[in-house]
Amino acid sequence: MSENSHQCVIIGIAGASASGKSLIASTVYKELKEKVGDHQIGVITEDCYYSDQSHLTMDERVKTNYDHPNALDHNLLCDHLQRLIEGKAVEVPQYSYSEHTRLKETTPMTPKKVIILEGILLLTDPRLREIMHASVFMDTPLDICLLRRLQRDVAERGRTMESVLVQYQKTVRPMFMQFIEPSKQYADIIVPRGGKNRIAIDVLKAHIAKLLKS
Ligand SMILES: Nc1ncnc2c1ncn2[C@@H]1O[C@H](COP(=O)(O)OP(=O)(O)O)[C@@H](O)[C@H]1O
Ligand SMILES: O=c1ccn([C@@H]2O[C@H](COP(=O)(O)O)[C@@H](O)[C@H]2O)c(=O)[nH]1
Repeated sequence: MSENSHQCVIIGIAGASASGKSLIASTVYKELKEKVGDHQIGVITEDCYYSDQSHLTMDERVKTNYDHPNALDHNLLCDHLQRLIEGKAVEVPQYSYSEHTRLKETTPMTPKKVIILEGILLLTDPRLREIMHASVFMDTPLDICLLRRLQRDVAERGRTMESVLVQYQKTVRPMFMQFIEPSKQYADIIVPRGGKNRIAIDVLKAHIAKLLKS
């Protein structure tokens, strides 16, 4: 845990794709904002920081390995977090999973007391680990993640079942084994089963409340 400033508490949630990171982040967000006020808490998704690929053709974009750390612009993410810590507003990029690139639009974010950061590769980057006050790893079994990803990506991310399965074998699973699973060692809290783990949600809420008081 970094002691740099408790004016802005940053909680990182990592884990496999479809392990429940977004679900647990949005649940903690919704429940905490009632206590601290919605202008005091925000969620940042690492996926918003996938690199811009507008200079590539669609064929080239489809071939990108989105599960390798190089696919993400962590420099921009670190810069934005530092600005938020310093009390400055930032423009969070918007990313299209169907176009595989950034949109022109951005989402303004004002400084917050609590930022919940969620993404697959957060714990692989020492700069991000240093900036976080606490970190969580969603330890959902990989077969369950695959089933949930298949359903979600076809329903919500403009994907075919075949493309999800091909990508899973080619990059998603191998990169999980190479980068994401080994980063579990850096987490403070390991959450089994997924984004509906009530005890984990309550532990996170209590920990954030304690950090806010210190
Ligand atoms: N414990 C759970 N039980 C049932 N469905 C879940 C659970 N956790 C997550 N899901 C569902 O699985 C899918 C993937 O979860 P999501 O939070 O988007 O994963 P991630 O952000 O890790 O990629 C979503 O449709 C979500 O609603
Ligand atoms: O253009 C893209 C960008 C990302 N992905 C996949 O998204 C997941 C990470 O997001 P989760 O919300 O954690 O599932 C990652 O596994 C990438 O493979 C993509 O398919 N296309």
